[in-house]
Amino acid sequence: MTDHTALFAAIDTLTADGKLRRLAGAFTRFIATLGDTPAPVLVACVLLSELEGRGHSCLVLADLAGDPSPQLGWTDGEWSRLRSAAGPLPKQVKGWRAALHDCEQAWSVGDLDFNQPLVLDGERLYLRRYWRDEATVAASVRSRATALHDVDTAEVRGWLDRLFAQDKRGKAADGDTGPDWQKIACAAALRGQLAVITGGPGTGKTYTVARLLALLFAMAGNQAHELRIALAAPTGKAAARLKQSIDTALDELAGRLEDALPLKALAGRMGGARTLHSLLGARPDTRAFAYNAGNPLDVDVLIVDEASMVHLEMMAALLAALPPQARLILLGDKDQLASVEAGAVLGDLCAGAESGNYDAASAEYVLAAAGEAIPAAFRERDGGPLAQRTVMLRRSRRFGGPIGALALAVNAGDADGARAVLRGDATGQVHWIEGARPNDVLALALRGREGTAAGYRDYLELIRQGPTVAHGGDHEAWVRDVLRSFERFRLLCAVREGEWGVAGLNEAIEQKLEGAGLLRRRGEWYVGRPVMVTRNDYATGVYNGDIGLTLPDPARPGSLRVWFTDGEAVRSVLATRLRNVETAFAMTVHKSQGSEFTHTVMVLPPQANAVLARELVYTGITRAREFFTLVSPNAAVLGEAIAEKTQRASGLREALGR
Ligand SMILES: Nc1ncnc2c1ncn2[C@@H]1O[C@H](COP(=O)(O)OP(=O)(O)OP(=O)(O)O)[C@@H](O)[C@H]1O
Repeated sequence: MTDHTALFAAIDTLTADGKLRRLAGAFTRFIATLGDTPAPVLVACVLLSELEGRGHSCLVLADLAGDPSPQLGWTDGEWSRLRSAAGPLPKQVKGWRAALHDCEQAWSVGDLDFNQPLVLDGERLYLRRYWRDEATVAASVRSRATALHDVDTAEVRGWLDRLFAQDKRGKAADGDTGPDWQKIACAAALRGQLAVITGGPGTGKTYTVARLLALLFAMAGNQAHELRIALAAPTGKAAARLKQSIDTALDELAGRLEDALPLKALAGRMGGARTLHSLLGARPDTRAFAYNAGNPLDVDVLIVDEASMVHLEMMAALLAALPPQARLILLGDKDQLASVEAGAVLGDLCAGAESGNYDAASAEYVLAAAGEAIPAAFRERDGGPLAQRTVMLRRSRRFGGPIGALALAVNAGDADGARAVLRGDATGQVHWIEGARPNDVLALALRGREGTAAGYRDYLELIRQGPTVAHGGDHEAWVRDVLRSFERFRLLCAVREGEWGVAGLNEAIEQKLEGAGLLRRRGEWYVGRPVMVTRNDYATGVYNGDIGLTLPDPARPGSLRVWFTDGEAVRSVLATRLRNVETAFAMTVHKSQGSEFTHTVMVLPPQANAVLARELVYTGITRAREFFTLVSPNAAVLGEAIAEKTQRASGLREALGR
């Protein structure tokens, strides 16, 4: 057996320095126990496991042959330490491929498969699980993207003209001369087994999908009442928002289409929106779901919102459980942060969405079915089947002002533009505290800023007042008011640790609010404590990312319950029954996905770091409905973050193009 003592010592030092997660070393040691393993393979293993923990699905051999330190956020010295402990490493991709190919612990795709833990697919190295998930997603997306329905274009055209009748007037009025991408999205979705509808906030993704539902009902004729439609999203909050927006849009349509389509009755049969975990039948203590390829979901149409948050493993499980004849409609913003877990599925699916890449047949179909001509600029390249099923909505109805301009500049990597908006907004919708001190954040948390919703003071005042005559003795009405008030203001952090991170700020804010007499802490639980659930808990029915507020239990004086919004309703759990929660005055941008707040404050740390990238800044900004405040102790960090675009290693784009 080769002696790897020096290599493991280097791995341990890097782990102790926080450069590698513990699992990376443990996994590499496990591989070494399986047989005589050359040092280059162990180096590949440790980096593969580390990168997987950072959201990458695989290790690209070219990165290994070049310099992997930027991707890892390591200094040259750290990479040199590992390299010199390993002995000579291949200098070229060919050499790495050969080393991995010859190793018994790696299966080279195409060779005889012995279920080895590592998979070498072309010039990418995978942990087997991720390779399998990626292959499942690629195969399912490819087959769904190529399966086309026969469509009576004249009939579709008639319906789409009715469904979008009001918009023509609005469009002409605001001088938008481009095609109606919403209408195009409906037509494209109707034709295929898969539709991917992407767009920034307020571009009308739910507005469009409500019309698509009406169109599906209309085209199903007298079988419309048999259509089984399921709505889902990665978090409970996002699911509740999806249901609410679709209901509102369908209500409005039902009024207009009364004579032609019994939309109210049809929509009424749809049921609520669910989390993906609950839709698939997640079970405690196992990764397996009740619904899978052997026991498929009982649906004809599945609509999934906030698809950017769906990680690779979940997408693979979802696609496996979806019957082949069912339609899948994915909605999401491709520019938002990808899932915390490995994969960037929506980003990969939407790789060509910006430029459209529609073929002649699609253009012809869209013209006939939607009456919309796709401009030549979006037809320059034939992007293959998936491109024909993907539509990007390009016009935001909600984000016209400075918040929209800021989001656009950040997304385009234009740091100067972003700074100009932040510094030059006279309306007060966006504001930048440059060179901030911790006290600035605390003042915002207490009072908000002038002209905006008032920090956390408002909801705490409502709690102090208790139910009033306005609530007519209805305790739940008061709880709803308090929860709504809490949703008006939120502090988002880019990092967890330190004075400018979630942990430090939560503690400081609690103290500040207590000092102002707005709350009284007595141990862990106190009236007014906002909490975020950090782990799914099937026993109490609360899920990772759910946010609740601690209030007195009206039935049991002296005890506390945590109240959560559940669609239009509220529900509560005894505080002491909640095991995995953390205080949520400040939360990470990651955890804020799928939520919006009237006034969003985003706090950047004093130094740039690996997680601080363009997608994070964009996601933070787009959580703001009316007001956005950026707080940064070091103004330069904004530009550094905007310059950094996250690239997650994955083979999905290539596999989808095959
Ligand atoms: N074509 C349209 N004509 C008129 N109003 C529209 C149109 N499209 C969208 N809207 C309105 O714009 C607002 C935003 O639309 P919607 O909520 O569907 O966007 P979204 O892309 O789902 O946003 P997000 O998911 O970020 O909340 C809604 O009030 C909706 O009614």
